[in-house]
Amino acid sequence: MKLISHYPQRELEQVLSSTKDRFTGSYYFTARYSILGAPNPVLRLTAGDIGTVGLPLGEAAAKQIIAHSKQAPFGMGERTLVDKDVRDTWEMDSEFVHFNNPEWELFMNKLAKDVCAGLGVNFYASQPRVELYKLLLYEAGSHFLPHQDTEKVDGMFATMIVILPSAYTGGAAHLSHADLSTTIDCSADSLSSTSVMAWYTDVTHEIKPVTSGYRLALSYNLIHTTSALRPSLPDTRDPLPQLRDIFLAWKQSGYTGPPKVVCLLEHKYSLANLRGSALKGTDAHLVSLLDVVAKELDFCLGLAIVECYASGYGRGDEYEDDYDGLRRSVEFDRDTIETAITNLVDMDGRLISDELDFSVEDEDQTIPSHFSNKIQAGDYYKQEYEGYQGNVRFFLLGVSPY
Ligand SMILES: O=C(O)CCC(=O)C(=O)O
Ligand SMILES: [Fe+2]
Repeated sequence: MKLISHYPQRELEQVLSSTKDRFTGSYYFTARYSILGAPNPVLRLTAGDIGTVGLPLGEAAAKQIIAHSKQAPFGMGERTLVDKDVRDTWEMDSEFVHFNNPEWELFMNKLAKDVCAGLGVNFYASQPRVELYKLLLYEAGSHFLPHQDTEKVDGMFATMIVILPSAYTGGAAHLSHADLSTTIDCSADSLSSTSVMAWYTDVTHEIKPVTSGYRLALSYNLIHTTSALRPSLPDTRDPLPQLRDIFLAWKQSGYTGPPKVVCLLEHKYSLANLRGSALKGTDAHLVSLLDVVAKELDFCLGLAIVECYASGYGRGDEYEDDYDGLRRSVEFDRDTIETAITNLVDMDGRLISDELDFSVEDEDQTIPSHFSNKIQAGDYYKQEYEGYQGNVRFFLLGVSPY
């Protein structure tokens, strides 16, 4: 049992948000293109006297590439090692690798979009850069034992491998993540097709030995470039034991830290719907998990309303609204902002207390920590223009050991 902090709300926040993320992607992606479906990159290698490499790759060109490549190393902690038992592959640095067909870059960008869709990454939020890392060549016997890719560049979240047309057998990729595993074998029709594989950096993968021919691969890093959260695989562990640990540690510490944690729900509920059985979607899921742990460990779990009053002078034009008739676009010079938590009920909707002692500034007690910003940026549920007053209404879940 890990003994935690006096501040359970951050750990709770993590577990709740990873449970909430409805992950629509997979830990890997793969696709195959026929000779007509993918452009010829018009590969030109400036190592030695290689020059333009015709595709599909022939034996003579493969031997020439090997002659100007080095044994690929692998990362072990901070070190980079060469050990042919672990990795027996030829590699060439990206500075020697050029694509003389401009279509190739467009194709890579399109692939990055497809990869992101497959991995459940929001391409537009993340705007990944597709950066060539190495050219790899596998001959008979070449392989790479199970490993995870080191993040070579800040923001790197996935590896994308493009296998260029060349005949080979063997060389399948075995991937595993948590208790999931899969095999990607691109060797069939490899002479006339271009194949793509991608995975999140923390996916374990192995390249089985190539048994004949040459496997020519380009390895790309996908790098997150914006200030949005870096894409990552969700925590696939069962949240219940994690929640149990957090609450148990909170209890065993003698309830040091905050007397309660309040957490904003996703949906809005009316006062009449303020009970466990009326919750929707992820709210229902999270609360049902919390309810199990709260009952086991004697915590009080409640639902309440949080109201935020922003008052000041309203500005802006009036406009007709389909539902409420005349409205004004909302713009406040906010002079006063007050937040209150009212109508605390239990999961059956029975009133526990009319009002809860709460300060929105107390970040030890709130999930998310920027609770007040979130509330203030919320939709205006009701606007009262006569008094130049806006009323924002949200609902929350309170977790309290008392
Ligand atoms: O050749 C491949 O498909 C993958 C190579 C690899 O795992 C790596 O370069 O880290
Ligand atoms: Fe790798």
